Amino acid sequence: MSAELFPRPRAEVAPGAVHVPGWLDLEAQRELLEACREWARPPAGLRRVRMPGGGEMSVRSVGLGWHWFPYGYARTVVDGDGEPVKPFPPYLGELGRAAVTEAYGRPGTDAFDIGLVNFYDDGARMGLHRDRDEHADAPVVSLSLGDTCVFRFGNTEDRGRPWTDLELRSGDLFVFGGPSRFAYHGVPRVLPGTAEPALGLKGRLNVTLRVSGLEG
Ligand SMILES: O=C(O)CCC(=O)C(=O)O
Ligand SMILES: [Fe+2]
Repeated sequence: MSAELFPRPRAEVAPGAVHVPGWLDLEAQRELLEACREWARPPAGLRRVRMPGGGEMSVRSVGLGWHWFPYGYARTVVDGDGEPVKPFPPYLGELGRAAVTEAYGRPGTDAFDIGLVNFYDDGARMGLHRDRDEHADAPVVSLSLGDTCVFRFGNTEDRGRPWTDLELRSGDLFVFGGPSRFAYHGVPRVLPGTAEPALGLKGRLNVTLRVSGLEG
């Protein structure tokens, strides 16, 4: 963990939306990064998502447990190689519950069953959107690795203000649930070359853990 001149305080940026800087130590970041590298491999590996309008997302993604595509979830990579999605590892469920406990100060009990890994290279970004393809209102747990990004957390009404811009750095935790579960959010930019060299990642990875509310 890089020594900060000023420690970054935790913050509740909106009701139920909590930023916990530096939650994962370097060892835990390395473990998650190693796992991401395995998950990124084919079959059902990292891919660029095509949007219904014909455009492509600039991030590359891989799902665990359920495969996300615009706009829904499936057990196979219906918009890619057609292979079964990789299983959701129990370790991520434990991590998600520990994250909820950390963020909200109450025992996390959510049965996480989706992992969505996004990889951002230097120019990648993610427009403001809501995570609303899940059929459950459990909190979303977000973990960041590698380069710092600007993360924009908005409101539940529309893509306009009010919003809060904050930096998500390697090891940071962000949880959004309760009244903020369906708030707009996005990543306007990544700050290239800001990753802790000791981690050994060029670019940024984000892992979100979610509850699908889906059967089968
Ligand atoms: O990369 C991030 O920090 C956010 C990712 C995100 O919003 C998503 O995967 O839905
Ligand atoms: Fe999202």
